[in-house]
Formats: sequence, structure tokens, C-alpha cells
Amino acid sequence: MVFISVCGDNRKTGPEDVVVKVMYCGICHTDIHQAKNHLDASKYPMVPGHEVVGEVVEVGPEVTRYRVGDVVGVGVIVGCCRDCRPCKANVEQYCNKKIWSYNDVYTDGRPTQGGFSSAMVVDQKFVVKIPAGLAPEQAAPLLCAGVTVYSPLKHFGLMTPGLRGGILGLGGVGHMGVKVAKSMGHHVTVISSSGKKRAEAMDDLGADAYLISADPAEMAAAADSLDYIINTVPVHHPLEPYLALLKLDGKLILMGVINQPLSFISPMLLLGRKSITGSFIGSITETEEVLQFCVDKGLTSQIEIVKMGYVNQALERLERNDVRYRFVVDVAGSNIDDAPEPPAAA
Ligand SMILES: NC(=O)C1=CN([C@@H]2O[C@H](COP(=O)(O)OP(=O)(O)OC[C@H]3O[C@@H](n4cnc5c(N)ncnc54)[C@H](OP(=O)(O)O)[C@@H]3O)[C@@H](O)[C@H]2O)C=CC1
Ligand SMILES: O=C/C=C/c1ccc(O)c(O)c1
Ligand SMILES: [Zn+2]
Ligand SMILES: [Zn+2]
Repeated sequence: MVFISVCGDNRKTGPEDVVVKVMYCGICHTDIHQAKNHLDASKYPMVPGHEVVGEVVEVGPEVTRYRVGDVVGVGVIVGCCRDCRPCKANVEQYCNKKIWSYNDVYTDGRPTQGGFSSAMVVDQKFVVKIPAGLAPEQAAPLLCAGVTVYSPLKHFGLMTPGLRGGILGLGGVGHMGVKVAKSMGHHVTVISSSGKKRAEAMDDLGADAYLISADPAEMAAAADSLDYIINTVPVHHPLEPYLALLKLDGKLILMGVINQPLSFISPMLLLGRKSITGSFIGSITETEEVLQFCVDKGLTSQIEIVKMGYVNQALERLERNDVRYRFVVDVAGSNIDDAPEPPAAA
């Protein structure tokens, strides 16, 4: 059961705060990890949602970047210390004092609440403008899934045309991985747990090749062929079959939030100077960049729009791998301010 929130629950608008009337909010697999306490860190009641697009309805007196009526986005992070090395380097997502947009506590001591809510109050530093040319519902998944694939490709020097990339797990993050990597001029191989998405991957998303991870002959034929793999699998899985697909100096970039140790034998890395790394969303600057990148390249997310009354079914379908490729909740169209109050927590 997921809780939704109405605007009366919000904190007071501070001088640098923007009040956002939520229009749309994407559903990320992280929302399942959080709602189901996969990381042993969930606090309830919880208002999930971190792919938020809305309209500015009020600004604090010191807000310079936004005006009432702007269409804006909010992602995974709504606060940071502004003083540490990551903050000073504008990679505030790596700040150890970052504040998550939900399941966290704000500087005023109140719980943060995400985008399954009629409104959010957010410091202007953590708000991005949705550029003209992007539909708000299409933009929502870019605020987590989109920037999550863009950031490591940029950071690790993997934007060069002609690279051969793998996208492991064709879900919300993975489908943006195919689109962004293709737009960078890469040869893209989808590595999937089944053949069910083959036609969509090749015909609709533009992938160049499709591998079924459970097919040993296909996997063997693709050995030593990829410069990088973006691994979005959200559950425990073996790494060695994917390390074998990498070329010399290839990178396996972990995205999935997995609360159990992953393993591999060291020669899998040594014998090809390969690396396993990870990456966490992207900075506010990179979020602005990926939004503009999508406008410039004509990219959109592939989404299924649902009302808030369907949110629990959507989460169940997402967990059983039954969505193409992101659910986006039409929050403004769901009249949640008129919904009955949830039962009081025990
Ligand atoms: N590092 C970061 O900053 C971020 C991390 N994440 C994390 O990345 C992971 C993926 O997120 P997201 O793309 O939203 O998730 P989705 O559920 O949309 O996609 C995951 C894909 O992984 C594959 N998969 C393999 N095994 C399973 C399984 N047992 N259950 C479900 N899917 C499976 C499926 O692809 P196929 O059918 O092709 O096998 C599925 O579509 C999550 O762990 C999420 O928390 C998300 C955003 C940012
Ligand atoms: O979906 C975005 C958040 C990803 C995430 C990555 C790592 C981690 O420990 C989390 O709690 C969330
Ligand atoms: Zn996310
Ligand atoms: Zn910091």
C-alpha cells in the first residue's frame, strides 16, 4: 500500500523555495525497493515518487530562477550540504549529507515526501526547468531514468560515436539507455532475461542487437565485444556472464540497487583490464543537460500513463516486469486532494 499526500502536509515555503503543483510522476523500480523496505531503511508512512513534473504555483522572496507558471522537474535529491568536495564539484548527488526527496528528513526535521502528492515545496537549487519541446509527462522519466544513463556515459568518457554498448535489463532505466546510447552514435546490444522484448527493442527503440542472457550459445558468440554494459537488473544475479562480454578495458556499470553481495573471480577483470563500477543518478547540471539532449535529439520516453487509483497495481506490474517501459502517474488528473485520508499509522 502506497500513501499519497495532499498539499496541506507540506512544509512552510522558505525564501528560496518553489511550490510545485505536481502534474505527473514516474514510477521507478527504486519506489518498489523503498516501499517494500528492500534496503532495511524505509520509514512509514511514506510518500514515494522522484520523477516529478509540475507547475510552479508560488515562489519564496529570494527565488531567482523560477516564476509562477513555469513547468519544472524534481528528481531524487532535494538537499545537500553545499560545502563538501562533491557539492563544490557540482556532483551533489554524491554528498554524504544529501536529502532524498522522500523517505528522509528535511532540515526543518519534517519527513520529506515525494511526487505521489498534489504539491511539493522544493529549494530552487534542486528544481530544473522543463525545456519547451518536451511534453511534461514524457519529461518525468528523464529526471531519474534518463539522467541515470546519461551521467555515467558522460563521466566515463563513453559519449564517443562508434562505441559498442550493452544495456542489461530493458526496463525504465534500460529503455532510456538504448535511446540515449543510440543518439550518441553507439552500436547498442540489449541483453534481456527473455525474448519477449526483442521486436520492440529492435524495431521501436532502435537497438542493433538483442541477446537472451539465458542462451549460452548467443552469449558465447558475443564474448569480448562490448566497450561498456549498463546493468539495470534490480535483483541479485551473477556478474561473470556479463564481464565475459566486455572487451579490453570494458566497463560494467552497476545501476541496480541490490542488497546482497555480488561476486566474480578476479581473472575476469585482470585478464582484460576490465572494471566494475557504479553510478548514482546524475547532478542537477546533468539533469538539465539530458533534458536538452532529449529535445535536441528528438528523444522521448516510452510511457504508460495511469491515474493515482491504479498506483498499487502499477507497482505490482512493474515488479513482475509488465510495463513498457515506465508508468507515469497523472497526479493532477487524479483529484487526490478529494481522496479520503489514509488510515492513521498504528
Ligand atoms: N543507480 C541509480 O542511480 C539508479 C538506480 N536505479 C535502480 O536500477 C534498477 C532498475 O530500475 P528500473 O529500470 O526502474 O527497473 P525496471 O523494473 O523498470 O527494469 C528492470 C529490468 O531488469 C530486468 N530484470 C531482470 N530480473 C528481474 C527481476 N527479477 N525483476 C524485475 N526485473 C528484472 C528486466 O528486464 P528484461 O525483461 O530485459 O530482463 C526489467 O525490465 C532498480 O534496482 C533501481 O532501484 C534506478 C534509477 C537510478
Ligand atoms: O532511483 C533512484 C535511486 C537510486 C538509488 C541508488 C542507490 C541507493 O542506495 C538508493 O537507496 C537509491
Ligand atoms: Zn529512480
Ligand atoms: Zn555536500
